[in-house]
Amino acid sequence: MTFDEAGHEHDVPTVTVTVVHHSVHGHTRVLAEHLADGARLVPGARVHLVEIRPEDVVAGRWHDAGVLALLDRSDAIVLGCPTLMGSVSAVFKAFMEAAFTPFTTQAWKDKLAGGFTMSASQSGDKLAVLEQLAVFAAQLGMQWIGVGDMPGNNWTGGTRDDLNRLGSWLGLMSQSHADQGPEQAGSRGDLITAQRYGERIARLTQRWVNAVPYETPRTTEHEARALSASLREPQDAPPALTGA
Ligand SMILES: Cc1cc2nc3c(=O)[nH]c(=O)nc-3n(C[C@H](O)[C@H](O)[C@H](O)COP(=O)(O)O)c2cc1C
Repeated sequence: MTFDEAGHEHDVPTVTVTVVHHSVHGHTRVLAEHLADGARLVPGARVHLVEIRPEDVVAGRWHDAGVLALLDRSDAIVLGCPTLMGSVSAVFKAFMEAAFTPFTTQAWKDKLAGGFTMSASQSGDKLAVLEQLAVFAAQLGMQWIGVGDMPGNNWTGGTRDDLNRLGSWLGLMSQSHADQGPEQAGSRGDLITAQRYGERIARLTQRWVNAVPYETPRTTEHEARALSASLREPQDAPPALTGA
């Protein structure tokens, strides 16, 4: 239920967005939380944050019937894990292999999907992970949504706090310094990009599932640089997240 400016109640159709992720030391979890926060900005979005736990992997096989049931009834599934040895993490791969049942039944066909990864190096071969996640989604018959922000730190005035500072569109990339804990995960720009990506996925899910009108925002490179610069300035209020 939402309210218009006059205070009248309106029924808003709902969608279920589930962010499913694995994190060894907590950096990727921070990214997942920001993505979920962005999705929650969208009226009618029911957002779940699910962690794939190593203790649910036994003899190389992951199993959690409750998580699989939640994914079965989700309209969008966002997949994320750290980049380890240039690949998805072993625990997350065990989860992916447990999706063999929805593969054989096409139960997840035409759900929307997106993906994200965290690593220590600027590149670190993160693209390989996003490709693995996108291929996984394709095998499940899902429709993939990429990042909608222009590139950030690609010019002389850029900083690591810019939106989409690693210039990744297949999915969200973030980088954490190897000597810092999860409280320093990513950069300010990475976390805002995660929120905007989560919001974008939830809005496109509302459009896909319930035909809720959504005019995709478009920015020029010049406008994107100005937006990043404005987000850099110290401010008391959290930055505006609309216009994903
Ligand atoms: C076994 C191992 C392999 C790693 N492989 C990579 C890699 O291929 N590329 C990279 O940039 N960072 C690599 N890293 C660094 C992690 O991606 C980085 O610490 C990340 O923030 C971990 O996320 P988490 O805290 O969510 O587990 C590796 C770390 C470990 C422990």
